Amino acid sequence: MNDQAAGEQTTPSPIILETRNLQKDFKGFTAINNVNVKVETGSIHALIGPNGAGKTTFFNLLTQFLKPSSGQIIYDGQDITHSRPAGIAQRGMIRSFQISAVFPHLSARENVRIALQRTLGVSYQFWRSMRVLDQLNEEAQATLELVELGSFADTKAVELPYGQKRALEIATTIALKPRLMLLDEPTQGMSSEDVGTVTDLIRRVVEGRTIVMVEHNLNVVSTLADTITVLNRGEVLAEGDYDTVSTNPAVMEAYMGTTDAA
Ligand SMILES: Nc1ncnc2c1ncn2[C@@H]1O[C@H](COP(=O)(O)OP(=O)(O)OP(=O)(O)O)[C@@H](O)[C@H]1O
Repeated sequence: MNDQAAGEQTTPSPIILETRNLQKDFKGFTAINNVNVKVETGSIHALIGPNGAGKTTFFNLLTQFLKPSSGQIIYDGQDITHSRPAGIAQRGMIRSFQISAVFPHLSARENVRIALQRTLGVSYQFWRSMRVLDQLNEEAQATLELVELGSFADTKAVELPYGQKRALEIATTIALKPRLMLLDEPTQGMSSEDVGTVTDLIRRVVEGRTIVMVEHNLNVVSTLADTITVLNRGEVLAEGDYDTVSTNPAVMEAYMGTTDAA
């Protein structure tokens, strides 16, 4: 298959990411067992499951943080199982930064600008042109507005409230021009008000992108996800939209130890 750089495609494949018989063993313990998942282009696809189900392990396999014991990961029609993480990021598959990766003492605008610069990969000399810097500032401002941080552009990241730090994290991810965004528990540790804000902004930024997210909050999953894969003991227990999986007796059993309707 041809090497198609991000953005050069005219007809995107209906499946942007696929795992084939993916497996991860830790010293004889199988944390991910023969998992086959297909992520549709343009969808929000959530991974859920009870504690220890294998969500983090699966996510770390997708983002090349862990090497699979066997199986394949196909992104945009290409086998990326053994690709370098940097190469995959260049092709538009981007894991959201952890909060700690945002530069705390730089402003929201500067943080987004640094991410924008990374996608351009040109020399420092180039940045000394004021016109280019102005353009970057404009794009940084537009990105901040997309996540409702427009009025916080000059605020240092460290001074932003928790929910807005996560919004900044999403802004810096968007600045890297992802086709596929991987979000690891985007609402973790948030107040219910912040959960609502971040849920809204994820919905807003999905346009033109695909999102794969691990999320514990079932309310978030029910309002955002087009497709949900339920993992349990390293295997796919169920898959489908929220109504389908939430009424699946095996899912109820795994979550609540009961098959009574919730
Ligand atoms: N590095 C490792 N070495 C050995 N076992 C591991 C390792 N990482 C994960 N596991 C085991 O794999 C299983 C799946 O763990 P994982 O963290 O992926 O689950 P999870 O669904 O993300 O759980 P949680 O919701 O509690 O974060 C667990 O039984 C865990 O103990």
